[in-house]
Amino acid sequence: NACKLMAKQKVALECLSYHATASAEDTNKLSQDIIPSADSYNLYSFKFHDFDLSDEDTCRATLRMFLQCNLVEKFHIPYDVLCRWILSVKKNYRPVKYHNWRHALNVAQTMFAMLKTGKMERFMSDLEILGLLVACLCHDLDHRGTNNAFQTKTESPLAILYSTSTMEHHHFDQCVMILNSESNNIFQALSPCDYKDVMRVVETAILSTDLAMYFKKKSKFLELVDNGEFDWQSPEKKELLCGMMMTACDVSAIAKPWEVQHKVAKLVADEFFDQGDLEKLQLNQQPIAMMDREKKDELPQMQVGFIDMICLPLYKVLSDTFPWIQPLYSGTMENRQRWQDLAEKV
Ligand SMILES: CCCOc1ccc(S(=O)(=O)N2CCN(C)CC2)cc1-c1nc(CC)cc(=O)[nH]1
Ligand SMILES: [Zn+2]
Repeated sequence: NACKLMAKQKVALECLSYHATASAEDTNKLSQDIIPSADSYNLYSFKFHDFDLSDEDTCRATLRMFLQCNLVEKFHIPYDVLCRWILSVKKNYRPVKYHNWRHALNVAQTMFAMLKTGKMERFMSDLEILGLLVACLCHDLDHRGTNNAFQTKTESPLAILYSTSTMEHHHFDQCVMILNSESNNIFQALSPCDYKDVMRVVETAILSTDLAMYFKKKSKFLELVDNGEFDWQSPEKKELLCGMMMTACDVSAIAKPWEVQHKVAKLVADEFFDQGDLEKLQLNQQPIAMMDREKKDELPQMQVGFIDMICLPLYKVLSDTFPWIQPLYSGTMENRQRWQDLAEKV
């Protein structure tokens, strides 16, 4: 009957989450580790990259960010639960070329740098800081290297579950699955009210990483800035600001030193081209230029378009209000020149 079916599904889900979470061995190892300083990982810098970090280093760097924000003390997060949760999050990223664990770490580090070096933490409550870091680390969980349009075109189960912001809803689902797994709930000590509030921050932050939603958000945000709004404390203004910060972190590879941006852009392109190949072979469809490896010569020009259409307007409006994140704007301008030079060469 329905009851038994529900019970079976619940058991199946628990079994699934058991296999998707960190092992006791890995958890114990990480919880015994010495955690190097934030400076030794260059965590305060907008020029941070993960190329020289081992997988163990990425977990220690993540722990260091939580410790630096005093989140373990403030929210009584048991240290072994935090270690297990970080390892479970890392385990639930697939080894795709770009939307993998390393991307999530880089996005979280940019959020950390915006809060600390960018001095934005003064506008955020401790709960929002906790929610934003967690959202960054979880925002692309279980990404398959294909975008929302591809889910719809292939009528994937995810697109049947969620017709809009398909992948972003799935990323949030995965985040909830991990938190609901045995001894992985870093929010376990929060009051019911704080739990509800932090989950709301995490959900809106993850859903706001759908670039299709960005354009809507940007015009609303510009309106507020033009009206000289500076009290970011009203709930809907705060949600809007958190959404803009999430996009700023999500695309922040565009602002990194040229050597880093160039390497990361290749990872992005390779993942896009893999989807284009799937669309040609599996769907017998012509992919959009961005995903067509036959049009890789157009890549520099596309990057200039990406910078002009999405990145610069975003970093401009944010750095007008929060001047200490200006390095994201100037880093992007420098890369614009590099991509422009390459576009003119072809
Ligand atoms: C590097 C390979 C080419 O990469 C791009 C090509 C075109 C555009 S686009 O702004 O014109 N636009 C975006 C919205 N789509 C729906 C339509 C196309 C963006 C990128 C790009 N995206 C990211 C975010 C994943 C990172 C990055 O570095 N570059
Ligand atoms: Zn992302």
